[in-house]
Amino acid sequence: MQAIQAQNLVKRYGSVLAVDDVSFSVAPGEIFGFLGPNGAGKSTTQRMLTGVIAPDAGDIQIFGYDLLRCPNPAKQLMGIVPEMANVYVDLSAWNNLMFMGELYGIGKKTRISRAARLLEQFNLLEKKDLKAKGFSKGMKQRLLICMAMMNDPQTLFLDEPTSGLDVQSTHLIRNLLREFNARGQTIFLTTHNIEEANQLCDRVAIINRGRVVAIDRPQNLKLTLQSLQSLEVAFSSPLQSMDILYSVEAVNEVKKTGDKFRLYTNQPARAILSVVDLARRHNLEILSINTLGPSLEDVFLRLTGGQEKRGAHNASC
Ligand SMILES: Nc1ncnc2c1ncn2[C@@H]1O[C@H](COP(=O)(O)OP(=O)(O)OP(=O)(O)O)[C@@H](O)[C@H]1O
Repeated sequence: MQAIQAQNLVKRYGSVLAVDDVSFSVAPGEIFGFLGPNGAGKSTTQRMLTGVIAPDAGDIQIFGYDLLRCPNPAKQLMGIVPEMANVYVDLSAWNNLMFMGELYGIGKKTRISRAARLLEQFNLLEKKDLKAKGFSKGMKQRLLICMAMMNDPQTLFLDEPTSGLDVQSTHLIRNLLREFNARGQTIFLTTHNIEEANQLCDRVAIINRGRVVAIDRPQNLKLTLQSLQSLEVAFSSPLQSMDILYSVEAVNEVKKTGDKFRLYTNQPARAILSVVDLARRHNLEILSINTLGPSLEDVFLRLTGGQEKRGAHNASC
């Protein structure tokens, strides 16, 4: 049985086809990422999966329960952190959690012990009696996740969980999601942050303009793009012109990345020899040279049609 099974989901807003025939499944215990650019349909999909809005067509099963026809048992298995949610700012962190616990019908003893454990894990225990009004964005987001965890859900849905947060909160949230997952919890998260998907997810669906364009493990997605292997080269002094790099053999694209250059090639060994030769001819000292596989960002840009936007240069070799 799958934790989440989405079949042929469709959602329109007037003339906008926000989600266009989306199907995928998430196995129990997986961290599944839904990755896409702004407006791709990520939040709309999450809102359908969590029963907030109904799809125009399609089916959703959560651990075998039909969400559309029989929502309650499916919803009881979920913890939800929506994109635009807020905590109750006039309540303390503790009372936010007590309130959620009561909504879920959790007994007092369990409510208290669970709230104390969650606040400690999310580094909020010391602030438990302060009103959430004074909390930073990162603290509010951590409290929101605690609230979503109060019913000890089998599947946690998070919409852009670390978007716009400080480094510490981001780090803490990602680590705790890994910990929850290690204890068997399934996690569905939408993100436009490629590095987040790469670091956290067992599998990723890439969504673009309402359609899923790829689903696989991040590593497999990278392997599909062997033509995006590259060399990263740093020279000890700045180049007078990047143009000389276009003469490197077997290179089909050159990009400047900070103080380094990235030369895309499907023949890295040949390109390395050619770079060394070029450095000798132009009296340049190579500080470092590394071969890199395609990044998830490369795959994402290729699949979502974003590659042209990078200002890529075609070498004439
Ligand atoms: N309530 C709504 N009414 C009308 N159009 C909507 C509504 N919600 C979303 N849309 C449109 O549906 C499309 C998908 O939006 P959605 O919010 O699902 O994308 P997203 O991938 O989550 O983007 P973001 O990361 O910017 O939140 C967009 O074109 C958006 O403008």
